Amino acid sequence: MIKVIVAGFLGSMGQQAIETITQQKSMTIVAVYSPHADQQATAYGLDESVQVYQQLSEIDVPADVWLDFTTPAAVFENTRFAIEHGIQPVIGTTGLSDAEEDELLSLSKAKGVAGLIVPNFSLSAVLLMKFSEEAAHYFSEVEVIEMHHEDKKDAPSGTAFMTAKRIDQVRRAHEQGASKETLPGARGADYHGIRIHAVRLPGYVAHEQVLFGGEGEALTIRQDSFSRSSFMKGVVLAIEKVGQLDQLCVGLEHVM
Ligand SMILES: NC(=O)C1=CN([C@@H]2O[C@H](COP(=O)(O)OP(=O)(O)OC[C@H]3O[C@@H](n4cnc5c(N)ncnc54)[C@H](OP(=O)(O)O)[C@@H]3O)[C@@H](O)[C@H]2O)C=CC1
Ligand SMILES: O=C(O)C1=N[C@H](C(=O)O)C[C@H](O)C1
Repeated sequence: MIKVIVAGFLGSMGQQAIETITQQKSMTIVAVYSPHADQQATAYGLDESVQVYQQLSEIDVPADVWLDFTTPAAVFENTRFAIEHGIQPVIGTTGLSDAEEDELLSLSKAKGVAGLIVPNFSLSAVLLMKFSEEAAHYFSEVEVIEMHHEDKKDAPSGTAFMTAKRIDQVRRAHEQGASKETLPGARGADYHGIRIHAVRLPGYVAHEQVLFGGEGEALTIRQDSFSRSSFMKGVVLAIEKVGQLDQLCVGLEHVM
């Protein structure tokens, strides 16, 4: 039985993850963590055996996996805590910088604790990134547009950032659309020349389009998460398979 701690359990993803994990035979929730959790487990609909923590430093329950759906401000400290305590992190929270990811990778190697950082648990997003990387071998001119709900705390999305990184690793370096911006920011964020545009609107959940342009043609790759349930199969897979990894990896494809 895989023992799981859920950090950020009162949030939208945390709640969905609790419901999903509770239905699995292979895993059990041993503790939950949120700075604003001030009640007993049963008040949150959890089994009375589940430990509820309000402070990171107080968490001392033995566990195998740390599932994190918190905030960009908290994710680095949480992941470091998990690794230092020998708990394998499965990180859904976005907003880690490259430097922070590198530091966590070094720490995971030093401690011999593997884990998984997953910018997007949905199958459609994993495939969008794979197909975009493939297309970038042939199309070097590309822009990324991501669309999310208005409560999202980071921009661009972790998925859009990872998409751009994967495209950048294979595409021919290209100077692209060097326009004078009459309104600053009009051309979006710039990742090694790849423009990323972040849309925040009510009604949206999580969506991404990758637009490739060529001589007289275009290729658009798009994925849509219409519901947070789209992430749950990936969450279960990551918790079940993270134990088979030998280091901290980025991307669900490492366990697919
Ligand atoms: N990888 C993926 O596939 C997906 C990733 N995400 C990412 O997951 C993260 C959470 O998303 P979502 O659930 O929508 O966000 P929410 O804002 O709904 O939930 C975040 C929760 O984390 C809590 N929290 C804040 N600080 C801490 C802390 N230090 N330790 C533990 N918990 C904390 C918040 O509490 P309070 O509100 O009381 O401050 C809140 O309950 C985001 O980064 C989002 O981008 C989302 C969807 C899919
Ligand atoms: O905040 C969200 O909602 C999501 N965050 C992740 C991201 O930043 O890519 C995954 C998905 O897009 C939903």
